[in-house]
Amino acid sequence: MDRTLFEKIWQHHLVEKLDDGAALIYIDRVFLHERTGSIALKSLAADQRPVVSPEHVFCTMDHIVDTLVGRGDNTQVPSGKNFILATREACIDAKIKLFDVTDPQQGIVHVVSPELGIVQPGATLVCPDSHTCSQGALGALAWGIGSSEAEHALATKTLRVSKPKTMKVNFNGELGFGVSAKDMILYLIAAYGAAGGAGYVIEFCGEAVTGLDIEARLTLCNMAVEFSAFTGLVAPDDKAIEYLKGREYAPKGALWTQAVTFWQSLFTDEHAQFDKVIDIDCAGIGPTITWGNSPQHACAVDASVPHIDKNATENQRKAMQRAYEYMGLSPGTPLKGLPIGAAFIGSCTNSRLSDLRLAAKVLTGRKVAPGVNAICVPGSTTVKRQAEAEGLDKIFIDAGFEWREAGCSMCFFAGGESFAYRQRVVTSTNRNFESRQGPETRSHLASPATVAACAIAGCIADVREYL
Ligand SMILES: CC(C)[C@H](C(=O)O)[C@@H](O)C(=O)O
Ligand code: SF4
Repeated sequence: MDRTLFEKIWQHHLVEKLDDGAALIYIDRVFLHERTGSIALKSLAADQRPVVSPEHVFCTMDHIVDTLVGRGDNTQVPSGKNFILATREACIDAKIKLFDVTDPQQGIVHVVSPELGIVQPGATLVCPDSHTCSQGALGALAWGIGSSEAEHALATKTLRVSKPKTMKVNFNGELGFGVSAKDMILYLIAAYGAAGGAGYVIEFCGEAVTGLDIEARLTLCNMAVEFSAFTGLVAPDDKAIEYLKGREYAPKGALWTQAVTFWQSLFTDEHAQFDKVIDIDCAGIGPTITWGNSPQHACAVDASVPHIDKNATENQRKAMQRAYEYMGLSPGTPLKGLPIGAAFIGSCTNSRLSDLRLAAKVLTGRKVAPGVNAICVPGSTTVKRQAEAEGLDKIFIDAGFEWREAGCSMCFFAGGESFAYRQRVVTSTNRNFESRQGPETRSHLASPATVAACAIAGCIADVREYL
């Protein structure tokens, strides 16, 4: 019988079917970070339960650790140092590979894992972090879990999972000028709502997806969780194989050849059925930006803040009203030209080398508008080093951007770093929730190239005018 890519990976990892539609699934890799991973490790140690296969567990410092140059163990979170110290100690005790603060491979978990070849096609990978779905870009089944599930996975290499339904999202046609993976995913979420993917594992397909490089696919899959999906994935193709070749944790020699043969079997068979199919015509996607405080509040950058739909329910009406109020905007206001106070390029969504290159293209020979606090935080120390080797840091700094150490940084106020009270920020991150980037900050999600254009303009701007 023809099977979807998801079904193939699922069956390959099925240990046992459980009676209520759930299954026990074999877990190949666990990734941890100092915010949630330390909790799981501490709790396991307290119960005197060992990590069963430490060579398949990895941990990084990304959420809480400061991103200011010369940071050491510094953090802006009161009591944050305890997380850093506890993580370090727990990783030593459990013999887990830790990408510590000063490690040349440190960085955001979802950036580090692909760039080191830790995530691989057909594998299962879990992490107590919701954006683990990013890693499906390489054809893995990767999803976010809670800390207690992480304990289970660490102690048993298995996890009880309710089987998701399958959805195929086809991005048909070619992407327009200045349009990126970030615009694609924002467009999808705006069109079908932030709950549109609930209960589904999504396979992203279509010529626009196969046309994306791996880093852009990571951006696309990163926001599957903002669509409420269980996770997202893209079938591994030659680009994925090429991307993984030679990476530190990728198989080598005969094992590589074997792995490639297996990876080449990972695609959805021609007649496999999905529970739901969505078709998107890429001709309709332009540079996209959010106006409200849900990722579904997104529209074309040259559009205006939308009015409440006539058929909206009472709850939808209230949510729209709250979004206008919170963002300090009225329906009908054009987004283009709206003054901003800050610009942020970073996060597991858009902080890889290709993102920085695109932004740098916009910034070259230009200056950030006066009064705009512009910050760039590379996703990993490896990305930072590579960017510096190409002179991208100079372009950012000359334009007036701050250039920082790798980490989650201003993506996540709970990690300690923040923008100013009620500041309007154009940001390459994935969440525009209330106070996500600081006290009552007003975040507008967009692609890194759009963020760069806005930083130069001092207001929301159309990146196509800057390319
Ligand atoms: C701290 C962590 C649990 C959280 C997540 O799961 O996503 C964070 O990474 C986020 O982006 O909000
Ligand atoms: S960069 Fe942001 S979204 Fe990604 S893991 Fe860190 S806090 Fe979460």
